[in-house]
Amino acid sequence: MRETGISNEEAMEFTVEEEKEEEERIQNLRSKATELLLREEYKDSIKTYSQIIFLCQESISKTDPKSSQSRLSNIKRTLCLAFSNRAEAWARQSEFSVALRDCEAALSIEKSHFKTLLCKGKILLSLNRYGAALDCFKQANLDPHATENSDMVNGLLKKCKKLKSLSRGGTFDISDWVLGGYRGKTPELAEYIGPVEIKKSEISGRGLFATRNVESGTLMVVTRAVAVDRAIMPQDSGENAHLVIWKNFIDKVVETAKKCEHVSSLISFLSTGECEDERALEAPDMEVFRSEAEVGIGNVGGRVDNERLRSILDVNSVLEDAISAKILGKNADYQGVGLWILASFINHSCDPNVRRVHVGDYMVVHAARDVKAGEELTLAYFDVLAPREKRREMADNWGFVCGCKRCLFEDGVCFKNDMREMEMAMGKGVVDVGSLVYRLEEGMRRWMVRGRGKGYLRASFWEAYGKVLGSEKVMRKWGRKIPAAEAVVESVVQAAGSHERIVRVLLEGLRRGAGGVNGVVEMEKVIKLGRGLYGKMMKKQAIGALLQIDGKE
Ligand SMILES: C[S@@+](CC[C@H](N)C(=O)[O-])C[C@H]1O[C@@H](n2cnc3c(N)ncnc32)[C@H](O)[C@@H]1O
Repeated sequence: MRETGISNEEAMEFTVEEEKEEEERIQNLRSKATELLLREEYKDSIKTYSQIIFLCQESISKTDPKSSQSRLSNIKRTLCLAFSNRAEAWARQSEFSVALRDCEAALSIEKSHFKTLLCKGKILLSLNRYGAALDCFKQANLDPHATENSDMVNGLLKKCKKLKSLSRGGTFDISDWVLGGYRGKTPELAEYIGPVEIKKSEISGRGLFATRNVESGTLMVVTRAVAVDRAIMPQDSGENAHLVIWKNFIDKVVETAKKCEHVSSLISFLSTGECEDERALEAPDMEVFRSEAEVGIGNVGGRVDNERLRSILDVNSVLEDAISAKILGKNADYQGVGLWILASFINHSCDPNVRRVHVGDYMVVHAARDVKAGEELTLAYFDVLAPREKRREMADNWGFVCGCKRCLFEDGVCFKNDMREMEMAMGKGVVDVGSLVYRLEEGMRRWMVRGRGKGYLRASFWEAYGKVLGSEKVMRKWGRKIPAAEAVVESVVQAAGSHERIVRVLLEGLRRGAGGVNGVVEMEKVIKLGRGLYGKMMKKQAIGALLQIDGKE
């Protein structure tokens, strides 16, 4: 009660009037805020809810809890609802960190507030925190309001359970979607961390490593983009069009990082590509990438300033390439650029052992061949079915000198000059590709190149091998002087992983050979290569459809 100098009774009367006025003010503000929220004018509705919150808190501090129990609980109910609605407005603008803080404030007043639990659950779901979201929806389901909203609550519970199980086991399957011609909604995926860990790499900085032996096609990581920008870009669209996509993409990343401390601190772990920087960067604990990691994990890596962020994006952004376009069912002019944090720890190698496929906003990384425990997982940042000099140029465009095993091998051989000559001949578009391939095969025999080394060199001259193995006439001319398609394909896949261009040549070879590709053994081989390309799928026909060996060519 205020020190007014008037009697208790008078002071009470005055307070009651004042209280009434305040109630009316709050009531008016509530109507205004609800209207703004319904009109989707989130910024103004947030402002109005903030006013209500301020007034309610002031009222609570002025109200005597002993004499005005019911008034106090009314104000608290209003306060809880204001926090809950403000959380909703923040969430609609993807301001998840502040939205969650408001949810907590509402739940500290009414611990099983139905609306707040739903709002909190949905936010957690957007942040891929499936388990925590499920807990919210389960708690909400116990509230009497759940009966009136049973369809919605049950739907959310079902979705959460499914995503939680997917994120634990990575057991999703896109076969039906592929077989259905990518029609309808993109399949629901969840973030998944398979048998991988981040460690210091011999290639550069940190890298992602396999923690157990896995076979070709095994799912290693499913990670959702921090941001992606996509557009249909006809071949002749100039540099400006690309710059627009790039700028939009950067803006999206900045926006997301600003809104979510967790994302911002994860980004700060990423490399700027500077050698000294990479050497100094620590390997983060895998726990920070688990989808159930606390959003307020703190500034594990710290915030990133804009200049550093641009360097980080230069080095870590990835183009959604042709395979993704195919998976997404888009046309060839489709272009997308995005940032996938966990995948950003995967170094490049010209002898890569993982591949990526993009489904919706998710990047799905799988083993492109059998991988041993402790082996570093590597992706091809650029076309690795290219000769050494060409690859050197492409790595240079990326801003690094490739330190992978294949490049080290090719740089270390004593017959470098012969290689260079052959490379130049291939670059000039030699007419007799058969003699080029024969020269290399003969050379490898003389230089005693064996095992993986053979695969490395054949991969470097794939352009010529592809033409030779793909031509019945050339193959007939050279006969046994040139190895059979299957042997070449096997060694190249061992060296440079599965690749559409390689599988196509094998398919051609098999079609020409006895029994075509319908033979069970041949088909198994092709499907195995297909798994390396697209990952395991429940239905073999889906791999067939992706490889276009289903007669629909
Ligand atoms: C997406 S990051 C890969 C992860 C990075 N090593 C790290 O510690 O964060 C790309 C950067 O890693 C380095 N890098 C990746 N592959 C490489 C390779 N084969 N040889 C040399 N440096 C490589 C380059 O600095 C490149 O700009």
